[in-house]
Amino acid sequence: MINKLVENIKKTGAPIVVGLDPMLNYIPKHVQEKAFAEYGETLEGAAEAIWQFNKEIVDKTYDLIPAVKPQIAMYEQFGIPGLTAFKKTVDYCKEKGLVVIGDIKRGDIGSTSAAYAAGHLGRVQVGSKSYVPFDEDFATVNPYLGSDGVNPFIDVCKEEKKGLFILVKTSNPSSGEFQDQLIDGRPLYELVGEKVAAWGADCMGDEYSYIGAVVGATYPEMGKALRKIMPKTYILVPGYGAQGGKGKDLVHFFNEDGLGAIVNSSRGIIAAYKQEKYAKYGEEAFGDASRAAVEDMVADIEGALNGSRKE
Ligand SMILES: O=C(O)c1cc(=O)[nH]c(=O)n1[C@@H]1O[C@H](COP(=O)(O)O)[C@@H](O)[C@H]1O
Repeated sequence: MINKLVENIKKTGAPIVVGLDPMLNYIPKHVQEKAFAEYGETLEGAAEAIWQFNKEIVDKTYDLIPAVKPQIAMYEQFGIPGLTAFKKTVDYCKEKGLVVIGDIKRGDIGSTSAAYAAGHLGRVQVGSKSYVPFDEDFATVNPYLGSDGVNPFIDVCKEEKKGLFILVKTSNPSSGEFQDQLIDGRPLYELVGEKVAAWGADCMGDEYSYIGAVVGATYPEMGKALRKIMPKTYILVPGYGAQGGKGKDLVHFFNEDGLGAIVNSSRGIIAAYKQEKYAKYGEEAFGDASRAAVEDMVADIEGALNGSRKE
């Protein structure tokens, strides 16, 4: 799957991921009203609104982008209908040729991680039958329980040719509280970065490992250090846009080959129509606003990368 991700990035020239984090208050009124007319103001109605919203955004952007990242919490909060909308979204995006990163942030004791890995990236056995429950291409994993919480995910990735993005340095304001603690003079996130590189060395695709890392756009200096520690690791970089990250902050997350990083934006793309910059599209044409926001994000990152090459 890492080869397909790299291929999609080269084909589109867009090292970005559209984060499908559909909160109800981002979903335009007309989409909600239509869903509620059919299913009432119910969990099913919310799930239908989410699905229709996602579909429109995907239809308007899939030709420009390599991948999407549905964040499962936004679906799970609506219970079983929400999870059904998650699965419909995964399947639809794959039909459109997109790589799907399931943002599930799992990680537990070994036996529990094995169940998460089977459900999201692998298959489950029911009597004589085998099923592929969610079937994302990549999943995000929290490594802070240690190797036995991560290894079951790696095992499934090897069997199924899937991939992981393992949290190394997260984008949120409190991420330093634990992740930056010094151990023998070195921050914990660097030690985790080294471990991700070691796990990944055994899991190489053509150019990059299918064991990737997550490093927040909001910490560019740390991204620069981690890029050196993990040269063959693809870095998923959230925190662009709504959390304040800009193209110029991202330059050092990339390798000299212009690859090695993929930048996520969720609210900045899916709720673009709410920004003044894209207000001219209006609520009805929210998908067109998202498309314009994708084009602007790609241009911003490209501009920053080109600028840095000239320096
Ligand atoms: O794993 C992630 O994707 C992730 C890691 C991290 O450190 N920070 C972070 O924001 N994310 C996710 O990236 C998305 C960011 O959303 P926006 O801030 O709206 O672009 C959300 O789905 C977060 O859950």
